[in-house]
Amino acid sequence: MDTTTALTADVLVIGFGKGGKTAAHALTDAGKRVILVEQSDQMYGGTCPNVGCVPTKMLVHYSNSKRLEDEAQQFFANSIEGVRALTSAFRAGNFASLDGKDTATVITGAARFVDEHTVSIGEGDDRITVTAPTILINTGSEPIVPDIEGAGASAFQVSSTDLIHAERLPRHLAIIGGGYLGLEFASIYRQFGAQVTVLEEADRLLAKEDTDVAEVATGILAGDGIRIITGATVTGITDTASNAVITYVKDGESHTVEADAFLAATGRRPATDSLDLPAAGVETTARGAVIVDEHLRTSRPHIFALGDVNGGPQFTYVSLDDARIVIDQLLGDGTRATSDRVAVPRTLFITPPLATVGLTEREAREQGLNIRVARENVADIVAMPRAYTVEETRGVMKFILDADTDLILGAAILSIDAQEIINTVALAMRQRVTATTLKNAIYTHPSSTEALNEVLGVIVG
Ligand SMILES: Cc1cc2nc3c(=O)[nH]c(=O)nc-3n(C[C@H](O)[C@H](O)[C@H](O)COP(=O)(O)OP(=O)(O)OC[C@H]3O[C@@H](n4cnc5c(N)ncnc54)[C@H](O)[C@@H]3O)c2cc1C
Ligand SMILES: NC(=O)c1ccc[n+]([C@@H]2O[C@H](COP(=O)([O-])OP(=O)(O)OC[C@H]3O[C@@H](n4cnc5c(N)ncnc54)[C@H](O)[C@@H]3O)[C@@H](O)[C@H]2O)c1
Repeated sequence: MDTTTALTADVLVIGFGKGGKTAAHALTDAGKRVILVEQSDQMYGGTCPNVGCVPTKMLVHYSNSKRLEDEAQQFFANSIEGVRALTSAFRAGNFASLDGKDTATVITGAARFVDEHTVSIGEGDDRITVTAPTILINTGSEPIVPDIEGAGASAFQVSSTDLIHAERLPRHLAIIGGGYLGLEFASIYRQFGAQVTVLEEADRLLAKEDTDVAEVATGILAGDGIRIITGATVTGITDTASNAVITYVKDGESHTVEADAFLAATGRRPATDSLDLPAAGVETTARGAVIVDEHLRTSRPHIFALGDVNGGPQFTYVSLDDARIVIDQLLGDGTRATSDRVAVPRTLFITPPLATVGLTEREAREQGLNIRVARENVADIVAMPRAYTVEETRGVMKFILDADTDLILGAAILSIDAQEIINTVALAMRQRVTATTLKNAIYTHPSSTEALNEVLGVIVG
């Protein structure tokens, strides 16, 4: 006897990420019956509030509050407790706010496609199928596991999620990969008091940024005691009783680093393996990203893909903007598109943070643009006493300006509050506000934004 429970909905959402939940709320509010399927009861709300942005930024905050007299292990354990309390509150809130709606249901279990309108969740007597005319895929991304001999068998390998929930501060954390995730954990764990080594295969950190900006950021990280080894190819990992021995080659010579925890932070790839997309006829790239058009429709036009899973930039606010596009397709006039995006900023939450938007100086020169460069070290910005009032004067601000139009082409802000300042700069870029207007605007005092009053006039090239 078939005991499968067969459910139907107007819209099925697979994955409780930022894009999926935002669309689910809007669609239920518009009277649609929505079923959202999330594989884990520890992931209601998705990566960001559970194991991504929110807990890591809380760890940045805690680690920066550590005083010399605080005992490292106890301080770390208390911080992890604080993170757990916040993430579990956010998780519960995410579940209740959606599942509590009359026309929304959250099902916990991994979904896989049966055909282009139906997914299956669970096995045997617990099996549920959900059939819907419209389906949103929002399954996020998962870490790329580098093919390093011995890594998988090592007892000392940790994931970013392990580091967010760790019981014990490692003595020495080695991080393979110095990108967003690697550098944020390096900065956090160093501030908590662990020894930290970063092994990056590129010749320098932050290779996409201008050399002068990357050098200041690297100097700050190194000055905080993080050992940075660039141009390193990790060739193998073996365990002793108490450590992983990581072998790497640099400049043709073999070296080792010993650490009681190591994290592979070498990128994340779209999470599509478990979905059986061929059963629905949904096409993917070689990297497993769901192929979408600028309205986020897949090769099956009634199926959309939002967030990390579609291979776009891996940021929560991009997933949110994906939701706006899909909502516009399903409830609006259908004009909004990914091609509308201009000046999307990014922030790397090291201490102080590095926020960037638009072109670098190198990119602008490669494009043959007629540019002016404004640049000043944070410690020298007289108009920004806030840096001194909070005792964080490290960093640099750099702006790439169009010499013909006075528009801002790009910015790199390595400074206290950079994650806030960059949003004003990005808005100015989108709205075509000139550098002179931004320079002469009135800002509150003492704030970090008022640095714009000065730096935009410090033309260096
Ligand atoms: C440590 C870390 C720190 C980060 N920090 C930042 C930051 O500061 N700022 C920022 O903007 N971005 C940050 N990011 C990136 C950001 O978290 C992601 O870009 C964003 O969360 C992606 O959201 P999403 O909507 O694509 O899906 P996700 O939020 O990843 O949600 C996908 C959900 O789908 C579920 N799922 C997967 N497969 C199935 C299936 N078959 N059936 C049912 N459910 C399934 C997963 O369990 C998950 O809950 C960080 C990421 C990490 C890992
Ligand atoms: N603040 C934020 O917004 C934030 C924070 C964390 C993560 N994220 C998102 O998560 C994504 C994944 O982060 P990530 O840091 O894992 O990826 P990433 O692509 O940012 O960086 C990966 C780094 O690993 C290096 N690398 C790759 N293979 C290597 C190897 N075998 N040995 C040594 N180095 C190697 C690369 O050169 C690169 O510098 C990011 O792209 C970002 O979009 C965002």
